Amino acid sequence: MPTSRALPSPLLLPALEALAGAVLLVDLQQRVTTATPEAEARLGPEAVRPGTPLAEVLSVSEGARGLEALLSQGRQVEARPHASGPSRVMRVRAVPLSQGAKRLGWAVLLGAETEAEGTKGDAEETFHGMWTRNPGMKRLFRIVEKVARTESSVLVRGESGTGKELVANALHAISARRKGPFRAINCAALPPSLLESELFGHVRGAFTGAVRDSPGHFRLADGGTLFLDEVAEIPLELQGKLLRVLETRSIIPVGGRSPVPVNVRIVAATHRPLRREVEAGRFRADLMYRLRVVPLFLPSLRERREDILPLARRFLNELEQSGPRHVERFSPGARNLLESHGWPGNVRELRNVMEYAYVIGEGPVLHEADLPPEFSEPRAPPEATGSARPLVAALDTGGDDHDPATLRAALARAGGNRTEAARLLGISRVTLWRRLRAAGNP
Ligand SMILES: Nc1ncnc2c1ncn2[C@@H]1O[C@H](COP(=O)(O)OP(=O)(O)OP(=O)(O)O)[C@@H](O)[C@H]1O
Repeated sequence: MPTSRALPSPLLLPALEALAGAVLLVDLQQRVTTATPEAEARLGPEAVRPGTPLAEVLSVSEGARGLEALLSQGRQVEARPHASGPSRVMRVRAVPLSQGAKRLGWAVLLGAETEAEGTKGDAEETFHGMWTRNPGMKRLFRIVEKVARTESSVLVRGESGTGKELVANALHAISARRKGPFRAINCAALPPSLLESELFGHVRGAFTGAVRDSPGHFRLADGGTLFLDEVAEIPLELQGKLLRVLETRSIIPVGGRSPVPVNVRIVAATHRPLRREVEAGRFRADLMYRLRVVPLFLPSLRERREDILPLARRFLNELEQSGPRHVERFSPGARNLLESHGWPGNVRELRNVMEYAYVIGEGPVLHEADLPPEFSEPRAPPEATGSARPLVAALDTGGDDHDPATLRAALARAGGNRTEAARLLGISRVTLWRRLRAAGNP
């Protein structure tokens, strides 16, 4: 005799799908218990595994209040599936499920996905190793393409870690000089006495330790491109020599007498506004005009927040190539922290943070607890100033911050290890060195 307590029929899920499409069944703890095949296909099998909190599957606008509106008030809300990134959005509504008077949970019905407002047309683009969705960055790529075909000198301005060296590389790779050498020198990383011979070379016996001739970067870059990073840090005296080299297209090695012709295209970069350096008497105006025929400005990561999560995902993908862990998605808390962070070290900092989180965390979800300690530190109130501000917040104002207390705090926390201090601050070792020097600690 047939019984009303028959085992669940294998037809139930297909029937649910036929009637309502993509559906998640959610229990009273707001955790997924079942998903129709269409919901699974759209959200990913990992995302709809039984027991996963609904808040980790869908990012509902207004967070907890949005979930409350969806489940308790029965309102239709807008949600972004974590699996498909922030650019997709869908209308979602929930039907309460009860047996008699007893509430069992909800059927969450997923509407069709559309492009989220503000992302239309913001297609992603990869340009010589630089990934972006930001319209300003894409405009910059188009300018780079045009300028690369000329011999004009280019000055790239941007905070540490925004990709200035990648831009210089792209300029070289597209230019007619691409078969020639590309050389990069960081003018902030060398003491002035060494910088001159690194740039222009020296002859044997020019100074103690000059046991043989050295060609210098200009000659090594002959026929190609020379990237002068942190050009604002070149001492005034050397600026005059550099200007002469650019004007005469020849160098005189340290200790040498006769000029040596060189054919080099210069791409310079700085994190400082050069004009301000000129006004302060620290940089020669004539050299600025010579270097800055085409100025390019790279926006900081916090000025292109739409790039944060996709770039983070890309860095995770790279780590997964050689690592044991597969990260399916970010928890809502981790997403919020990443999106609202100030990123003083820009894309380099993001790459380092992802590596840290990948190594520290476990399992398919990247949680907020996996992020480095500075992410769990309290944020400074807006009126806080000086040494009272926490490490990262103190640097959120941008690349020109030389607050010595912040630098000392980072060094103290890192036990004097400069590499670790730079990581804490989200800047490169060279940038830390430069800031320490500017703060009077060589
Ligand atoms: N748009 C981007 N897409 C992917 N990776 C990027 C992007 N921008 C920067 N990076 C990565 O970030 C790191 C820093 O880039 P890069 O060295 O070009 O920055 P920078 O501005 O020259 O830094 P610094 O001034 O400190 O020398 C590199 O690992 C680079 O590959």
